[in-house]
Amino acid sequence: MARDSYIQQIIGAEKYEQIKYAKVLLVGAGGIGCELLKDLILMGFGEIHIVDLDTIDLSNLNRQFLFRKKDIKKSKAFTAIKAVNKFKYDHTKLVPYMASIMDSDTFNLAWFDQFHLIFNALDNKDARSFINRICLFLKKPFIESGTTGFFGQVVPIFPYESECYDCTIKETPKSFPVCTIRSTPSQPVHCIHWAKNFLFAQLFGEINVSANNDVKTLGSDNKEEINTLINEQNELINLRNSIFDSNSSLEFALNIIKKIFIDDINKLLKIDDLWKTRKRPIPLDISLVKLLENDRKRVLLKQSNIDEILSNFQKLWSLNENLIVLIYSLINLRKRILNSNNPRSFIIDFDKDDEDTLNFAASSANIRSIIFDIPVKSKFDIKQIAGNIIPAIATTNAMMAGFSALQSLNNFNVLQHYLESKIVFTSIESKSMTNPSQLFPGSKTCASCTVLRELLKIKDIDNEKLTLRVLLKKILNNINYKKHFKDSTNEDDQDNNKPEISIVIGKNRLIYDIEFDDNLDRSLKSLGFKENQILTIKDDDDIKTEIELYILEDKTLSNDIYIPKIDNVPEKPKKKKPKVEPDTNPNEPITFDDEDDDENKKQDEDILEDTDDFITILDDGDEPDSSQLNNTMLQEDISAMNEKRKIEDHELDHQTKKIKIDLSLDD
Ligand SMILES: Nc1ncnc2c1ncn2[C@@H]1O[C@H](COP(=O)(O)OP(=O)(O)OP(=O)(O)O)[C@@H](O)[C@H]1O
Ligand SMILES: [Zn+2]
Repeated sequence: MARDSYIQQIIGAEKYEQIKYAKVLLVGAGGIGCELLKDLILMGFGEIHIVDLDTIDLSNLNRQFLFRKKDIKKSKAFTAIKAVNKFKYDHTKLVPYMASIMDSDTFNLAWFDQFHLIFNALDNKDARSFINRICLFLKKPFIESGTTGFFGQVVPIFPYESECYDCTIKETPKSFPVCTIRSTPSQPVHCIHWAKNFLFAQLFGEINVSANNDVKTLGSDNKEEINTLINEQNELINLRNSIFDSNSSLEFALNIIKKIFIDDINKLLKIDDLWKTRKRPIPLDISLVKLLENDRKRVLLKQSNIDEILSNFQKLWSLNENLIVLIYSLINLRKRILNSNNPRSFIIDFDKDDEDTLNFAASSANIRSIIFDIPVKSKFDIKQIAGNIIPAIATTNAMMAGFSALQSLNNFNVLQHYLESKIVFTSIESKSMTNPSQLFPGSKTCASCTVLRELLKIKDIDNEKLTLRVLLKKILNNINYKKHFKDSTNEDDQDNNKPEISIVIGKNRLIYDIEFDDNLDRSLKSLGFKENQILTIKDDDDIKTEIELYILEDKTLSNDIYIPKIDNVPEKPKKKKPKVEPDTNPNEPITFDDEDDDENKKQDEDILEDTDDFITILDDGDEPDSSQLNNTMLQEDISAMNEKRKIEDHELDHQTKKIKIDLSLDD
C-alpha cells in the first residue's frame, strides 16, 4: 500500500491532490516550527520553504525534537530540513533559509507571493506584525500560532476579511521610569534590569550616549538627581575605556566595583530628597574590595572556589560570593573583548544562555540588592527574570502545530475558508481544554488593516526623468479623493480643491506635502526610491484613509509608472497621527512603521507614552515560578491571558461575546 494512502483516506483524495501541489512558507523552526514542519511533511505538502534566522541552542533540545546535541550552533532551518528528509514523501520539495524573514533584500513581496499559504511559528511581535503587513499587501491568508506554557492558540487570518494580527491589543510589558531603576530600586526585578539593561549595556554593549537624560525620560524632576545620573553615565563610558587602559583584568574589575557600588552610591546618598521616605542604601564596604585586591595569590579567586560557587546556581549567594562571581565574569568579558579581532568596536550582547553575561547580571544585581536592602535571588531565578522566561511545554507546541496544520485544510476551499476556519486555543483552566471560536471581522480602528494597500510599479527606478512631480500627477490622476473635497465644474476651482496630501517614504521620511514641494523636480532615485520600500500617502486633513504603496520595479510595464485606480478613498476611523518632519535624506533603512498603533500601546496610567524612554520591566515583582524552566512570557501575563480566554462552555454566544485573544504569544 502506498505510504500516502492513509492521509488520502483522512483528508480525501481531492484535498490531498491540492496539498500535493501547494507551496507553503513556514516562518520559524523553533518549538512550534519543528512540530509544524513534521505535520506539513506528513500531510504531503508539495513544497515547503522554511525560514529561521537562528542557530540551535542547548536549551532548545528538550522540545525541538528535530535537533540533536551534535546540531548545536547549526542553522535551525537547514538542520530541520535535514532531519525531516528522512521521512518526507518523495514529491515534497524542501527549501531552507537562514535569515530574518524581515530582510527585504532576501525576501521581497514577489517572493512571498509564490506561496499559497503562510504559517507563522514565531516568537516575537515584530516579525509577526511584519508577516501580517506583507499578507495584507498580498491579500494572502496566513495562520498565526503561539504558546506560552500551557496556553496556546492558532488564529487563521484572512486579510481584510477577518481580524488581522494587529487588530487585537497586545499585552505590553510594564515599564518603569529610569530613575526607579537607576536611583531608587525597591524590588529584585529593578536591580536585575539595572544590571542587564543599563550596567551591562553601558560597559559591554552598544553605547547609548544619547540616552535622553531629560525630565520625562528619567521620570524625575529632581535636578540634583538628574545631574548625578548624567554624570554617572558619562563616567561609565570612561570606565568602559579602562578595558584597554587597565594594567590587569583584576584592576579593571575592582575599579568598576568601586565606582558602581561605592562612589555612585555615595553620590546618590548626597541627594537628601531621595531618602526622605525611603531607606538609605549602604555602599559596599571598602575593606571587602581591599580583601579582593590583596588576593594576589588567588585564594578567594581560585578557579576551584569560583567553580564551587557557580555550581550552586539555585543557592542564594552571599555578598562575598557575588563579588567573586562578578570579578570572574568581568575578567572573562574583558578577555573576550581584548581577544577579539577589533577590540575597540567589539560589543557583547546580554544573553541568558551566555554564562559570562548571566554571571555578570546575576552578581551585580544581587550586590545592588544588598546595598538597597532588597532580597537577593539565585542565579537560576535571575536567569528566568532576565530572560523573560516561562516554560515552553512541548505538548502545547505540538497541539498548536497540529491545529495549525488542520486549519490549513480549509484554505483549499476558497469559498468556505473564512467560514470554516476557527481560532483554536487551549487553556488547562477552562472546562474544556481546547476551545474553538469563529473568526471576527477586522477592527475598525486597527492601524494595520484600515490602511489601503496597493502596488506602485515603476518601469525603471534609475530613470532620472521620473521625478516626484511625475509621480504626484499619476497619484492624483489615479487615486480619487473626491467625496472629501468639494466638487466643482469650474476647472480653476477643481485645481484649488486638489487633495492636500503628504507623501512619506519608508518609515517616516516626508518627501512632499502642500507646503513642502522642494523635492518635486528631484528624481525618484535621488529621493531614495528603491524596490521593497513603502510609500505612504496621507490626507493632510486626516479624513481619508491612508494608502500604502509597495514599490516594485517592473521592466515589462508599458508605462513608466503604474498605480492602480482607486475610485473613492474611504474615510478613515478617527485617531491621532504622529507628526512627520520634512526630510530629504534618502539613506533611511526600510522598515514598517508601527508608531501610530495607539491602540496597541495603551498602558497603565503611571506609564508614560514613549516606551523607548523607559527601561522595560517584565513584572511588578511577581517573577515567574522558579520551578519552571525555559519560558518566554510573564506569569502575570499568563493570568491575564487566562482571564481573557476563559470560556464558559461550548455554548458561548459568539455573536454577543466577542473573545479577544492576545496574540503576543511567544513560541
Ligand atoms: N525575524 C525572524 N525571522 C526568522 N525567524 C525568526 C524571526 N524571529 C524569530 N524567529 C525564529 O522563530 C523561532 C521561534 O521559536 P521558539 O519560540 O521556540 O524560540 P526559541 O528561540 O527556539 O526558544 P527560546 O526562546 O525558548 O529559547 C525561533 O527559532 C526564532 O529563531
Ligand atoms: Zn487589523
